[in-house]
Amino acid sequence: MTTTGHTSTTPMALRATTTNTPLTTTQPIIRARDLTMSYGGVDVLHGIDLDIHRGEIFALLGPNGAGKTTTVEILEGFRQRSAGEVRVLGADPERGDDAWRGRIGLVLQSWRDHRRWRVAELLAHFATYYPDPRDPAELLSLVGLTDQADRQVDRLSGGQRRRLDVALGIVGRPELLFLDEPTTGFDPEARHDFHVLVERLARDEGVTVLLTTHDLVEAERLADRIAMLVSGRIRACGTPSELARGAAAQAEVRWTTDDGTARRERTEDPSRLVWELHRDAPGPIADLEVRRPTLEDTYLHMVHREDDGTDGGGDSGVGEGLGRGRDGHGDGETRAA
Ligand SMILES: Nc1ncnc2c1ncn2[C@@H]1O[C@H](COP(=O)(O)OP(=O)(O)OP(=O)(O)O)[C@@H](O)[C@H]1O
Repeated sequence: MTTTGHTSTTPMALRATTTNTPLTTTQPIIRARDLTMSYGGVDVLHGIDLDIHRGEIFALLGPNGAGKTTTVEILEGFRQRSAGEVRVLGADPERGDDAWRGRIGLVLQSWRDHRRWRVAELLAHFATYYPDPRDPAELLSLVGLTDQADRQVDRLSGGQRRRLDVALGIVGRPELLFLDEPTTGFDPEARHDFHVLVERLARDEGVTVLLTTHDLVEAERLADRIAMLVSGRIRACGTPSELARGAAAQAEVRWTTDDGTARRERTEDPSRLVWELHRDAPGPIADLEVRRPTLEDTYLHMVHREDDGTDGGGDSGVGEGLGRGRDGHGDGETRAA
């Protein structure tokens, strides 16, 4: 995802006492209808519908140039949409005030203009912008940076910086957290710790998380629901298993015949094929393996259909009316376009 102009801004004073209209528990935290965006007359978002509910971890997945950054920047209030209706935490992001902004956490690219600050100082400084911040020392422990508390930001490793980005994003106890490719540069252990942290925020604190990522494994591991955005359209949306099941991709059965020939067959009914193989075979079947369609199959299918100029959304079998937020609120109708 591209680094955007707002990545190095210092947060505005967030002590404003005005608030936007409180949400009812059934209202989506994020709602978009027919969201469209064009840059200089070129359409890049073609009517996106989204409903994301409280406590849900929602991943926006898509190839380069699909429109993820554009969508997220509109939802964050950093970019003006061309048309459509958008509500985030009950407000139009284009008119979100400081109190509204204080309810949102952003984990963007690194905070490049704070290189000389020490980690703990920077966190403590950011904490002063919020009415009910987390304790900086606890937060450092939460993101695994206690040992780096006195280190200058520009002496941190890439992964440690990213952890600091996460800490800065959640210091104000946000209700809604935007994570922009958050684990880029993380080693596997740091990535695991980060996933645990995000799950904890969603499960224990009801934080709603919108994650953008290219990483299918991360999306599958973390997200309650995933929307696949391809060329400015949501091509499929659902839980990871719904998306994998809904792929036009079929299961693949592999085995080795008696004469040593490796065989593979794609089928929508692998159990029937396996049953037939057993029925017709004189003995055990060598190297029998059934590979179910994966999220990656669905993803590649959507992207390739788009490249082929066909309608990648047509047979996904997922999208409309699928999935609910973790707390079961709302109609869960994040829609495929
Ligand atoms: N400021 C801009 N002016 C003109 N075109 C833009 C601008 N920002 C993005 N675009 C175009 O809009 C489309 C969507 O871009 P966007 O950055 O939202 O995609 P993305 O899914 O975030 O991609 P990536 O994963 O590569 O970051 C692309 O074709 C991009 O070239």
